[in-house]
Amino acid sequence: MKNITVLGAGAWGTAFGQVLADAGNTVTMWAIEPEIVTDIHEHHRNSYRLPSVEQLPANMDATGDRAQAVANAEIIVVAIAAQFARVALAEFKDLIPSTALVVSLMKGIERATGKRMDQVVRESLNLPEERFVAISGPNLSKQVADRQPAATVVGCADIANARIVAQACETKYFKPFVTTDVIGLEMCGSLKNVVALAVGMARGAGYGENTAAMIETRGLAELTALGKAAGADPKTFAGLAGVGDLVATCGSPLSRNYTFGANLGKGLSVEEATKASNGVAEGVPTTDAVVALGRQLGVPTPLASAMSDVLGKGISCADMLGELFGGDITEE
Ligand SMILES: NC(=O)C1=CN([C@@H]2O[C@H](COP(=O)(O)OP(=O)(O)OC[C@H]3O[C@@H](n4cnc5c(N)ncnc54)[C@H](OP(=O)(O)O)[C@@H]3O)[C@@H](O)[C@H]2O)C=CC1
Ligand SMILES: O=C(CO)COP(=O)(O)O
Repeated sequence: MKNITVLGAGAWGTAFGQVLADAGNTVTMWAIEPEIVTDIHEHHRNSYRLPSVEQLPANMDATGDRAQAVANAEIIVVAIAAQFARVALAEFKDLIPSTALVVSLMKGIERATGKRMDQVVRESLNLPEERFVAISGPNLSKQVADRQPAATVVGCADIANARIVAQACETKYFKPFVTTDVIGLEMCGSLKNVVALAVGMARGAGYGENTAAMIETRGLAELTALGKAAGADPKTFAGLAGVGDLVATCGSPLSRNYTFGANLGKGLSVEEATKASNGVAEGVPTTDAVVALGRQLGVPTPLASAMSDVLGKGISCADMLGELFGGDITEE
């Protein structure tokens, strides 16, 4: 049993904190919002970000003090909106214990730099490769918080450290697998959000299963090609973090990315969909980063490019799908 600190008490940070507490660890949540800290510390609730849970476990507490949050942590989990990870982690750089493993739950690419979260976290904390761990899989936070059976993938360049983190988050309802393919996990988690935006948009516009399946399958091909070019193991894309997370995210109104897309499909503007969003839709800032990464790696990204035109130029769902079709007949 370990001392584990979670930075960021959003929906997934809190739900994963509960998993860690259920696994028997002592869990400290750190949040930037004082009212969230008070809610967890005094009422064992996070009514702001995870209202469906009435009572968080007793071995889960919260603090707003950065030094106190991480002083005794053996594992530090980062669950902050991806675009803010670098600025938030800078404050922890000189505070984290030199032996602690640092785990990222984030699924996004930094728009300003085109960097994956493994790169952002390691740069921000000056962290060696073997102490960075990524977790990614089909893990809609509300369902995990309801303790419905789910599985995930824990990745680290040092498989022994992946196993340590996997052991720390294994419960009767939460099953972790391990891998060394950190890049694959990062690419799957980030890119499936862009696909979920497109599927949500098509569903919101009233299209059915054939259209959704087309976008998901072509999206999987796109994220596999880009991931391979970035150095990922192609097998990862067929696993829980790839196909698994695409199925969960593209099929559920619980997904913020799917819902954001659905609202666009129903005719809301990007601003209106942003206002209506219940938490961060990482696919929105990640879309342009994927297009840029595709250019840099020489990999075509028709789906991300079409979604970029939706978000930046306001093209319609029909035009977005038209861009996906392209003009030429090609091999699948
Ligand atoms: N929800 C889910 O089902 C899943 C989410 N993920 C990923 O996990 C990550 C977090 O998601 P989730 O918890 O659901 O998102 P939420 O939108 O619920 O929460 C985002 C978190 O980021 C914090 N944050 C934002 N800006 C800053 C900042 N400048 N400094 C410190 N903290 C900041 C927020 O703090 P505050 O509350 O104070 O604003 C909040 O804790 C995302 O990358 C997401 O893709 C992965 C798997 C499942
Ligand atoms: O990553 C997720 C499920 O695995 C959650 O997706 P959203 O961020 O779209 O809610």
